[in-house]
Amino acid sequence: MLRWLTAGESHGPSLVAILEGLPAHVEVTSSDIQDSLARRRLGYGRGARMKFEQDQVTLVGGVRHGRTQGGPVAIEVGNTEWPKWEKVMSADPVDPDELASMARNAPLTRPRPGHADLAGMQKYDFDDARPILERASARETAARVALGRVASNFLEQAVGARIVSHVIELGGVRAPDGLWPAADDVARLDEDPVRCLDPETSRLMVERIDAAHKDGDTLGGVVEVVVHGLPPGLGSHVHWDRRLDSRLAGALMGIQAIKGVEVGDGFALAATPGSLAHDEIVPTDEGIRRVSGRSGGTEGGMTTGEVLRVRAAMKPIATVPRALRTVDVATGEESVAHHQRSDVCAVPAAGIVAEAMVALVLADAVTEKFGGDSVAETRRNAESYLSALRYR
Ligand SMILES: Cc1cc2nc3c(=O)[nH]c(=O)nc-3n(C[C@H](O)[C@H](O)[C@H](O)COP(=O)(O)O)c2cc1C
Ligand SMILES: C=C(O[C@@H]1CC(C(=O)O)=C[C@@H](OP(=O)(O)O)[C@H]1O)C(=O)O
Repeated sequence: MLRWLTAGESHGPSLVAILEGLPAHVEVTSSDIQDSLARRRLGYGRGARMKFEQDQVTLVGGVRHGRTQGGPVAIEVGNTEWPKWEKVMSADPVDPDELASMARNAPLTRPRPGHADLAGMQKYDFDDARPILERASARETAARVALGRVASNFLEQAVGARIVSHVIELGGVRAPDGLWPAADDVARLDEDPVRCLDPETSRLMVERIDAAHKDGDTLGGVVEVVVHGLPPGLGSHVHWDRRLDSRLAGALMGIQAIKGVEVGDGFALAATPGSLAHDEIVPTDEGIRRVSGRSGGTEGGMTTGEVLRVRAAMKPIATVPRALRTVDVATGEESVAHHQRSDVCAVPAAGIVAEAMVALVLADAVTEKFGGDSVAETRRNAESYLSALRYR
């Protein structure tokens, strides 16, 4: 069983993340993790913060000479902007007069619709949104992406599975149906400003972001995560919380601003007759195969051995420059939501976060199915299972 946790605030000194339950000998380095974090910063439409702030990775525990040791992997993602926030975000008490003189520390009393601000202030009894937004911020996804890189190295090394994501819809502009990236398309997708496979759609998406930026507005969209090379039989039909679909959906819905998840063709299948909605099974020279991939590579809560495909829909960024109406909770009067700066659109980055969440869920499912205290043992167990499969 894999367990993972993250801690840290958006403007704190660092984020920390722990992953427990991976076997020994997963090859991973700080520069692998740094590369994944750099991918999360890509994407047209992100705000100024992505340019001036940097992630500083330190592998604090669980890895020696580029290999996991079997113990918990601990990662710190340092924030180069910390010196500016040292007082405002200090863990220890700070002289109240000094704090009062700092504009950066002024209480945020005009909660943003669509963000965690108001419900969080009510629930945790704060008269300032700062303590809520610091943890609600998607800055935390850097920690998840760091863990996801360790998980995806494990998946590739243990069972040969490879993960890629792409943007299929942004601000209402949709890529043509049926375009799925191959595992080797990662570099090409990372070079595209919105991580879209189709160049013409990408151009229209960029135009849409420019228009929203000009209008003081923000955008959402849909990302798809595609996994190649999974064995059949990860997850299980026997109980709701063992179904892989349920685990993937929970993990994806746990990303900030994700409001919907589809497995395979998802909602479109609801409008399709059964004769056209399922993936027929045929004998081929390469064994038993599906003729199509509508199910997204799961049936009965288990992988089928075909390409896995899951989608996540992201709502538009909540910090809308053309500020939305709210109440100033300090006065009870009508007001407009606070806004300093924000991303216009973070859908391409959400795709990288979604890859990480899918990697963590699949790494958990692989350790559950094949066990192993070393990667070699997991791999042997997986090969033995595959070679003994009753129907192939
Ligand atoms: C990669 C990423 C970047 C984000 N950037 C911003 C941002 O700049 N401004 C903002 O208000 N929300 C941003 N969000 C969304 C908020 O974190 C999210 O709207 C907030 O947590 C409330 O969403 P929820 O209702 O799903 O929790 C971002 C989300 C992600 C995944
Ligand atoms: C810092 C990151 O994303 C942040 C996520 C975020 C939010 O509200 O979720 C709001 C923005 O921060 P700020 O309000 O300070 O400008 C983003 O920049 C990051 O992804 O590393």
